[in-house]
Amino acid sequence: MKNTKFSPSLMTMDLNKFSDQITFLNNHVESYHVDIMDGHYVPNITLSPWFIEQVKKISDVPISAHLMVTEPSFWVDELLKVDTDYICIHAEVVNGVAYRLINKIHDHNKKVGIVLNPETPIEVIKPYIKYLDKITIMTVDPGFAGEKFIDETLEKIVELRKLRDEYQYEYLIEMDGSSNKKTFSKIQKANPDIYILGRSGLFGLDEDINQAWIKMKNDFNNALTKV
Ligand SMILES: O=C(CO)[C@@H](O)[C@H](O)[C@H](O)COP(=O)(O)O
Ligand SMILES: [Co+2]
Repeated sequence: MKNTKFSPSLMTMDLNKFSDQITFLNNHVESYHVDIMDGHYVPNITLSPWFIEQVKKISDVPISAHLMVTEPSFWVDELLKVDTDYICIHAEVVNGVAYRLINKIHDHNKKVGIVLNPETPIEVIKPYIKYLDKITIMTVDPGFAGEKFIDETLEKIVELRKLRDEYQYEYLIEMDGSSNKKTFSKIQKANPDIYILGRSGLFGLDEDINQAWIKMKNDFNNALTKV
């Protein structure tokens, strides 16, 4: 059975093994995480709508785009052109276009996500929270792999779960940043629905993706016993 809990962050995959890794993961996960940066919102530049097209040639797994850009309206249009399943925009850049973008994405029968930086409180998204399909809590500063895990962000995951129970919201709760052997146990206590797995939690564990997946599962299950 495929796993809904883990979503590999493809910016940390081995591009020399692109089809190998995607073909393997197609049978194990129910979503891929694709980081798209513009070099302005964060200093880095990584993947693109074109990359999503390449993945879709060999995969039916839903793709979630994590937009780290200053002009989300432009990028939403580009992502709709390549049939992106979840389009996730940072709360910090959506002020003034939030409702327009949420409606546009839903009109195209795609799902909307909002991403919160470590220092952004949940209050900011409350005006439109009921329309969201997913909320992603950044557990590191955005822009790079290999960043330091920020413990304080976990409280927001707990709060989102409470809000969802209280108001019957339907959004999924996702965490993004440095989920691995060292952090699994504390993340499990906060209990997000989806863990983004990058280099430290998956791709960096072994040259062979099959072995890396087994190691990740072991690390995750060992952390469970510590809860
Ligand atoms: O959005 C980002 C980074 O801004 C993430 O999706 C990273 O790609 C992922 O969190 C890396 O994880 P690590 O390799 O650091 O574990
Ligand atoms: Co990301």
